[in-house]
Amino acid sequence: MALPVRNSSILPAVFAGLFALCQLPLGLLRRKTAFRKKGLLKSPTAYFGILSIAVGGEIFSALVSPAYGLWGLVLHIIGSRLCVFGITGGIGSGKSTLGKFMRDNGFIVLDCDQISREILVKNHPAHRALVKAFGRSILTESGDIDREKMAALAWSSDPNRGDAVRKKLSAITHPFITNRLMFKLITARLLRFHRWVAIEAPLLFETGMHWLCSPILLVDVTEGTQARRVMERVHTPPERVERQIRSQSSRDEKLRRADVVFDNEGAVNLLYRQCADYFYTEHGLAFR
Ligand SMILES: CC(C)(COP(=O)(O)OP(=O)(O)OC[C@H]1O[C@@H](n2cnc3c(N)ncnc32)[C@H](O)[C@@H]1O)[C@@H](O)C(=O)NCCC(=O)NCCS
Ligand SMILES: Nc1ncnc2c1ncn2[C@@H]1O[C@H](COP(=O)(O)OP(=O)(O)OP(=O)(O)O)[C@@H](O)[C@H]1O
Repeated sequence: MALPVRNSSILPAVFAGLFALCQLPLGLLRRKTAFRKKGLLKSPTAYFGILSIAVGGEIFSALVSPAYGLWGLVLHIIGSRLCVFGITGGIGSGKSTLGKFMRDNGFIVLDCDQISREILVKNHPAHRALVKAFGRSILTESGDIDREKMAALAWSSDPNRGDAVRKKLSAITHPFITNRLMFKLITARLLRFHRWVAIEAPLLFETGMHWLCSPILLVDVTEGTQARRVMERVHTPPERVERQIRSQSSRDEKLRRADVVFDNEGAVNLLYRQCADYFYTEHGLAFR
């Protein structure tokens, strides 16, 4: 009886295909290492390590088949273009204020809070999923999500209940937010070829969106300032603001993970100045 013979010529083609596919995350990582100021990915060793793997893989793929080589190159460029600036900070820290300033200076800023509003419109699958999970009592008379009611549930005075609601809320909304964000990111970076694009997200680290961002800009204020500005903006009970702050990653953790920190304890103009100085010195971009 003849034994099955392994077709050895298929193996290089399989590896070349896999290397070509790996060029997408490698492109993203290479760009991340170029701007990181902190963490494992910040060192020149990391940059040249990733570059060597990418170039080695690319040469191998191209030698096996020029089509794989070309495909790998295209995926590498796509991956590197998906890496953009990240803006984060706790609730009320001043992200939207910074985002608006950057927008006024030519940036496309993809605001995750705004996206979270877009996916909760009537008849959107996220709207239907929330009604299924929490019942019709979270709706206004016209059938829209009552954001105030939803916020009261998510930051309820019973901490266990609040945690459970936020967990469910995040599990439902975050996949829709990520999909819509990716659509907008692809449009901005791959179809419109816009150079200056940023993702603005309060939960950048919690949702894993930080993988798409480099450098990560943190708008930093003390918890006291956060609470005061949120209460000044909309009338919110202090205990709820306190719970909202606690439900997000801590200030220390954000400071540890961000690449660039803008202190927003002072006047808005000082925040703008730090931002303009940073972009001028690090990226040669002059703000108005
Ligand atoms: C609970 C909702 C309906 C309250 O709406 P509301 O208009 O009152 O607040 P808004 O959406 O403007 O959010 C205000 C701030 O609350 C904080 N926040 C929002 N959702 C969360 C959450 N799941 N966990 C912790 N903080 C949150 C953020 O700092 C945000 O900037 C709304 O926040 C929501 O749908 N949240 C779930 C989606 C989400 O996680 N959004 C964050 C995008 S990454
Ligand atoms: N430097 C500052 N001085 C005084 N007020 C400020 C300053 N920066 C922002 N604010 C005010 O603080 C409030 C919160 O700012 P902003 O909406 O930009 O924060 P945010 O991080 O986007 O908040 P959220 O997470 O809730 O969306 C707003 O009313 C804003 O006008």
